[in-house]
Amino acid sequence: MPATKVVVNIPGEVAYNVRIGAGVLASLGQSMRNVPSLAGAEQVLVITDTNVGPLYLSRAKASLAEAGYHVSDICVPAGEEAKSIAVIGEVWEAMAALALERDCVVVALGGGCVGDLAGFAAATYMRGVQVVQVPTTLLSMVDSSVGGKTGVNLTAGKNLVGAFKQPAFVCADTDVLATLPSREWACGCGEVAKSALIDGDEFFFWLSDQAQAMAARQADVVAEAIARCVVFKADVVAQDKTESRGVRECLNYGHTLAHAIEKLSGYGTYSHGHAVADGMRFAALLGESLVGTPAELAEAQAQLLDALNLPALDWKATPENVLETMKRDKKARHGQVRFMLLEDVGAWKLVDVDDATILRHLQTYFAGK
Ligand SMILES: NC(=O)c1ccc[n+]([C@@H]2O[C@H](COP(=O)([O-])OP(=O)(O)OC[C@H]3O[C@@H](n4cnc5c(N)ncnc54)[C@H](O)[C@@H]3O)[C@@H](O)[C@H]2O)c1
Ligand SMILES: O=C(O)C(=O)C[C@@H](O)[C@H](O)[C@H](O)COP(=O)(O)O
Ligand SMILES: [Zn+2]
Repeated sequence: MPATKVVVNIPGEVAYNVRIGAGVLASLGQSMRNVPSLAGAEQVLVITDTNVGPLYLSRAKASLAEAGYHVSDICVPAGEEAKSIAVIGEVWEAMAALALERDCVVVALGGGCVGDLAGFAAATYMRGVQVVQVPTTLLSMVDSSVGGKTGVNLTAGKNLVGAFKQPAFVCADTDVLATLPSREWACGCGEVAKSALIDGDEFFFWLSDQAQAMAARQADVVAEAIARCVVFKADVVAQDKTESRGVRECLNYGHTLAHAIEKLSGYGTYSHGHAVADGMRFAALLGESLVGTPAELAEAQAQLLDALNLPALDWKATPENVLETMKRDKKARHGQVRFMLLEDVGAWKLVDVDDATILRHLQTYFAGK
């Protein structure tokens, strides 16, 4: 299958390419040499993690060296542990110790955690250097490597410190997905399902038809799902790059509860995508009473998530604790929690929900588990 190119064209930003295909990592360095906004760069810092480094760092470095870059690397802990104040501090110090200059390029080689951390390092080191995203998980190919959200977690909540930093290039080599554990595959499928539900009938029906093939990692279906997600996300971000126009928040479907689950269960206990899937199940329940989410939609969503190996999580907490955590969500306004709800597939609505309604629905939701 030939590589696919999606152009992300965001008003006020330099347009960038997302290259998706089997084996594209081998030409990472040459691809970067062809990016006008990276002209003049000679120093490259690859940031990777303890799982991805042993698998793919040498491949990435060989390609970068072959293209003439001077390459160094930093390895951070795998998973959510990397998205911390402690680790970003270490990365900043390491960048300074390596004497990286303002025209250096950070290459984020890893999943969404490495991407968010490395993107934030690039957004802040010397007030901003270039970043190239090389996503290695399904989740990071379909979602986090595109659109420029970067950041780290605080004890109080997920992604509470960060910056918008668009990459100069995204290199998504589908070959590297071969080593992804099944938990992480399902995790990525959670964000694919989210994208399809927000995008509309065409994507949603296609994914529902292809759910078994997607779960089984059938190559042509996977490549198409990635491309569909990237095209969809690029379109949303182009309309609202800093989530200030009431459009980009649609990408947060399922995330209000998901971020609370991730925080309260301990970051990394459940994958982000699986927590999002649970958040979508809850949003459908809430949506049925608040915006008339059709029962058939809730059922079709549940079937899709089941088929993607994302069963309802065996997780409960005291509703009051969940509510308090959700109040720290970035979407909350004047202490009221805001949910993305679906009136139908592709028809979303942002709704401020009062505490009593949330508590009542959380009780119902947990009682059904
Ligand atoms: N910035 C955004 O727009 C955005 C979007 C969605 C999610 N996120 C964030 O992304 C994070 C989740 O990302 P993720 O699901 O990629 O998790 P992750 O980065 O923790 O990766 C999952 C696990 O898979 C390992 N791994 C990565 N690639 C591998 C490969 N090819 N083979 C074998 N193992 C591999 C990692 O080391 C890790 O242990 C969350 O923190 C979430 O908040 C950000
Ligand atoms: O890109 C976006 O916008 C998203 O909301 C994508 C989400 O899948 C992602 O989890 C994002 O990190 C959530 O961001 P947050 O700022 O709401 O924490
Ligand atoms: Zn997400």
